[in-house]
Amino acid sequence: MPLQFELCPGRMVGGDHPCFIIAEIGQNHQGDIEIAKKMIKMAKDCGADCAKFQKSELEHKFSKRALERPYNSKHSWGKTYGDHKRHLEFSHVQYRELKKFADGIGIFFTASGMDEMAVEFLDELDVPFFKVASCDANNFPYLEKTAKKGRPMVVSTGMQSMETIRQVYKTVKQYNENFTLLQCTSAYPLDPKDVNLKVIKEYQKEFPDVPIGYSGHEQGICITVAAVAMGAKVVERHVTLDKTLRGNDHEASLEPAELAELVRSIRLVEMAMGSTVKQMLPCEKNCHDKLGKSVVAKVAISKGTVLSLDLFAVKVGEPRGISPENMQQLVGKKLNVDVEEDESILANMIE
Ligand SMILES: CC(=O)N[C@H](C=O)[C@@H](O)[C@H](O)[C@H](O)COP(=O)(O)O
Ligand SMILES: C=C(OP(=O)(O)O)C(=O)O
Repeated sequence: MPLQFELCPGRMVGGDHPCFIIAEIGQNHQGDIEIAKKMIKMAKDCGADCAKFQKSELEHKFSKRALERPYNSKHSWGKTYGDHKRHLEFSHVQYRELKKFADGIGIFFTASGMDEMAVEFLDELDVPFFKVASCDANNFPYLEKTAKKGRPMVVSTGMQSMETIRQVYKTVKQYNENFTLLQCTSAYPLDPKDVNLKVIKEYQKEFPDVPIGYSGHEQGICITVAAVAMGAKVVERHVTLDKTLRGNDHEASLEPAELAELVRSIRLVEMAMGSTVKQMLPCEKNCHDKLGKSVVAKVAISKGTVLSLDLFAVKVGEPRGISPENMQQLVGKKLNVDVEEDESILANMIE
């Protein structure tokens, strides 16, 4: 059973592979394709692995009445929620243009299919993987159809219970081995007290054959870096060119300098996670030569004395002598030379 799989052509995730970093452009492009392209380029320049959008077929995602409901928020782009969403939605032609642009500059491109028809379109568009947004995590007919398409999946789990996520796991797994589950809390911006990074550990225990990740809506980067230290193999963060722009997500998004810092920090932490083997490393030699402690004579000890612990002190000695962890083994042995007070005890002084 894979704990790692190929999420995008040539890019494995899980196991010891580098964390896959998704720059979620979402709807922070303000409905402007030129801004969208700028954002894809920004994601690439900052070192993200993937630029992601949200594709809806609005009449399939929303009921008529949901589209007609007034949307009076300061983030609104129209009087009704439908007008607002239509302003932010790119057409199929525009999606093709954006994918071509991303391919051209060498960054993976995908979108969340926000309804079944959107998934059909993304399949046609040949995205490397499907992102399932939290709002579809409990949409089992959608999950089944999407999983059956055979592309890898990244499934977010905001607004759900553990019981639902167990069902998500079972549903997807029967058709598709290649998926990850992302811990997520769907609030914008997310208060750190509601992040619950510990859920990552629970998912790792419950679903040991699936790489686990994190989709964050908090401000700043440190919580997402911590998620990686806890083993997140995929992370997703909203990105923006300017946090003060109109839109629900900008405040919880990362500006370019923060995204670049996130990528840099994740790569550093991954390197720092290192090895499980505890040993003295070559890079510690200088410190050890200078400050490593030795067994020294607490008092002058004459040749032939039967050694006992009360004759020894532990100090930085010159030259470096027997290591303190071996001090006990000296007990009962004899010296073959006279040793002065404070002199290092060397291996060749023991009979
Ligand atoms: C749950 C979900 O879909 N969340 C998405 C991803 O995180 C968000 O980007 C929403 O699309 C966005 O917050 C909606 O904002 P408004 O309602 O102003 O269009
Ligand atoms: C809502 C989305 O993601 P998440 O649930 O991870 O925030 C999305 O991908 O559109």
